[in-house]
Amino acid sequence: MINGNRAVLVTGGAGYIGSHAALALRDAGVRVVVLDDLSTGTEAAVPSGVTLIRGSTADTKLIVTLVRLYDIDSVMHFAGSLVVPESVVHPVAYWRNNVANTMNLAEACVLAGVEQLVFSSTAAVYGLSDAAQVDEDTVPAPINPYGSSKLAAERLLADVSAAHGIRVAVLRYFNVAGADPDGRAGQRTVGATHLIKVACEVATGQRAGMSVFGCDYDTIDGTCVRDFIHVSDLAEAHVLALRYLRAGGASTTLNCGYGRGQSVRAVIEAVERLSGTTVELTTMPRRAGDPPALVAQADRIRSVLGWEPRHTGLDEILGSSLAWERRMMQERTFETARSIQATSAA
Ligand SMILES: NC(=O)c1ccc[n+]([C@@H]2O[C@H](COP(=O)([O-])OP(=O)(O)OC[C@H]3O[C@@H](n4cnc5c(N)ncnc54)[C@H](O)[C@@H]3O)[C@@H](O)[C@H]2O)c1
Ligand SMILES: O=c1ccn([C@@H]2O[C@H](COP(=O)(O)OP(=O)(O)O[C@H]3O[C@H](CO)[C@@H](O)[C@H](O)[C@H]3O)[C@@H](O)[C@H]2O)c(=O)[nH]1
Repeated sequence: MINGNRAVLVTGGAGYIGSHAALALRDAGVRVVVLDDLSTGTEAAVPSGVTLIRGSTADTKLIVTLVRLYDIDSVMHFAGSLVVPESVVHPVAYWRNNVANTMNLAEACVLAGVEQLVFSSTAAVYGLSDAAQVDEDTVPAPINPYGSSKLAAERLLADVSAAHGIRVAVLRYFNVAGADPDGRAGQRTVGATHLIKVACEVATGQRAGMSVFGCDYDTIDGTCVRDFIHVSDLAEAHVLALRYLRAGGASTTLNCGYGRGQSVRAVIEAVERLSGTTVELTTMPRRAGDPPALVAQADRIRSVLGWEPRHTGLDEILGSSLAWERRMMQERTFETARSIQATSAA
């Protein structure tokens, strides 16, 4: 890639989306350094050949050192806290990790002369919207602390960009799901709360059943509607965003979605069909902080970055998630057998 192969710092690269982005960057020939505190991520998720530094985005001094040591010109900032209902219960923790720690990271970027930054934002900044699709000019109005904290971080980065010239691509992801089609990466989150991860864990027998939060929304079947995007398409968007910024592209904000809504019920039914199982469901009241529907108007990312997603089918997203869950189960069985063997040999 351009820029004399200077490196990219990927915060949160031991997590779900960051590890797929690290893989895509590595595959594109980019040197990658991951900074992760392993609070929700795992070392096993970091692709081979990628350096992992265990540390926090709160640590300005460490980040300045890394930027100089590894000749880093760009940062992709995935590290954060991201569970909507958890944010409703623990708003301070969310503001600390998503805003205060982003402030420390931004300070380090200024001090060390980082030239560009790609920020993981979210559709949750939009909140409630009557529009069938929300575009980037929709006035943000988050309805949960997760969304508020991400919006605050976006504004902080815009101010830093204006004052210090660091160009920033804010990527507002809609609901990310799926796994690397070649099985090299997937979502490892323990106790995950994401709809597709949970449904696939039930379908593969790792959970007994699941809840549907709210069946009385004003939507097609009464359940919430989301725009699910394949993680590998999203990872590719990051490679393109880096290329765009390194070529001198101006700061920008881009929705990352397909512009297609799927209801919670439709997703669960598709998981049942693909897995040939019945997913045991309990109907629960609405979950705190949930907007009824969030679907992207996603033309801008295609025109600005030339992004052409390749894994848009819901069945492909779910198929890759199911394959990943089966793979993880096999891996655990293998690990257990190995530790039993080792114990009996000792
Ligand atoms: N998963 C989604 O559907 C979704 C949608 C929109 C936006 N996002 C955003 O994408 C980003 C990545 O999400 P994910 O789904 O991969 O979550 P994840 O929990 O799998 O990954 C987050 C990673 O960041 C690390 N981390 C957290 N705080 C840190 C800190 N202070 N310093 C260093 N490392 C830290 C964690 O250990 C983990 O590896 C988040 O910023 C999230 O808000 C996710
Ligand atoms: O066991 C479950 C899990 C989820 N849901 C519902 O499924 C929908 C999607 O929920 P979830 O998968 O938890 O995603 P969101 O709350 O929409 O948030 C995700 O998507 C946002 C972007 O839209 C990201 O910013 C967040 O980080 C990410 O967690 C919501 O209506 C939930 O109530 C259920 O009914 N049962």
